Amino acid sequence: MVLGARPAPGSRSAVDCSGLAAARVERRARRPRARVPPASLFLPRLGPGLGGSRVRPRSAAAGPMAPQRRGAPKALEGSGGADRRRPTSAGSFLLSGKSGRAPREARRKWVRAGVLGACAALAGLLLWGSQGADDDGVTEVLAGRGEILAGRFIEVPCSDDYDGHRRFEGCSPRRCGRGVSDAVITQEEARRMRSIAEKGLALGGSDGGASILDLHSGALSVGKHFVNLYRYFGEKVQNVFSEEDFQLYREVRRKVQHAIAQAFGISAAALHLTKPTFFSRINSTAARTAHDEYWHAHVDKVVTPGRPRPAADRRALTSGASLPPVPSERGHACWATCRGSGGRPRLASTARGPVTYGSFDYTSLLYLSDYLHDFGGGRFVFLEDGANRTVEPRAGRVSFFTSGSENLHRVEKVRWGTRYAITIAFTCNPDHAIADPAVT
Ligand SMILES: O=C(O)CCC(=O)C(=O)O
Ligand SMILES: [Fe+2]
Repeated sequence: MVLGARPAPGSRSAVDCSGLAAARVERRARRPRARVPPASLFLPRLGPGLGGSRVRPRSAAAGPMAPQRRGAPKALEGSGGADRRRPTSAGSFLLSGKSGRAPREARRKWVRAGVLGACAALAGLLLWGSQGADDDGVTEVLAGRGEILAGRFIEVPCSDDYDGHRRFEGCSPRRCGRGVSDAVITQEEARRMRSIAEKGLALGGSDGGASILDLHSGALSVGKHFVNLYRYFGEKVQNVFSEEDFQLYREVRRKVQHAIAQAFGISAAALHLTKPTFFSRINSTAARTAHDEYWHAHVDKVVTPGRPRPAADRRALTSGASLPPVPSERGHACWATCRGSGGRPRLASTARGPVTYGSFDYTSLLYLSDYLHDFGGGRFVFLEDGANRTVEPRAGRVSFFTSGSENLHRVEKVRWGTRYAITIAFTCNPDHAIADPAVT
């Protein structure tokens, strides 16, 4: 949240420290603006004027995260102005003598103390405001909840994260960016996907605010741990998920895969589903374990080979075979910034933040509930120097991006309600491909 305090007109003379606020506003104005990458066309078939549209800066009145201004404290009463109005004739001065000067001195001291106090309060307010600021102060909406996007794509320069990995020409990102579309998945498909998530997660659920269900590996949050639902519930699972559910899942994956391929100008056949691909359910319950901490800034892809690989941590989760049949701390899943014992990041990290899923080349999210209707908070935020760009979830909205550190991101804490989504990840490396889930 931004507290771009600006003194009320006229208050400058009353509280002479208003320069503090002015300096802050000026500092903000001087801050290097976010690099605005050139927009490029996305889904050109979907209609003129919509592909490649640029992010519209959020207006001050646009919503809860719009920069807010607060007026400076009211002018102090009884300050120098009142003093100056007092009679200053020699006669009265002589009459009052020393005894008249003393209270004036005292008043001056009080006024000085008052001004200092107001300055301190203002400085404190500014400091507090900057600490609570939404990352770097400026927030722009990349995809608003009220918009229905046929396709919006923003190109960003690729990071060098891909250089340390085997390249697959025609697939590994040469062109990086992020896209959002409300035209890939229908409302009905989103509703049915959500009902798959609901019934699966109803079998378990984290004690903290964040639960996952991975239909590939079978990982399901239960309490403070995870179980392999295929083993834990055995054949009963077949009564929970139907063949139609798995068909829908495959169809949704296929559509998202094609949308990504089209946006990045690559062949859909070169993309492979990878792990972890999972449903998430987030509510405002306080985190109980590191697995519930979904809100940290992170990069989805491992940057440097040779560093601790998150894939190793996740292998247990994503290969159902090594998951124990009962809840266990071993073989756990954790959110993108899973922490090891002692609170240290368990995963490889860069100067910009922890990094996570090594095999990801393209990350996508399909949202299954609506921001501000089903839940508050929980917006997806791309973090950039000087500006953040948010995606406000909408049921059926697909957001996708190249997984390197050009797309550092986080999810805001969910404040109320329940947020459903599915993370669907793609790799260019066939060795990291996983199959669609199926009824066995
Ligand atoms: O749910 C979201 O919006 C993003 C989740 C995410 O960043 C992740 O799974 O890596
Ligand atoms: Fe992520």
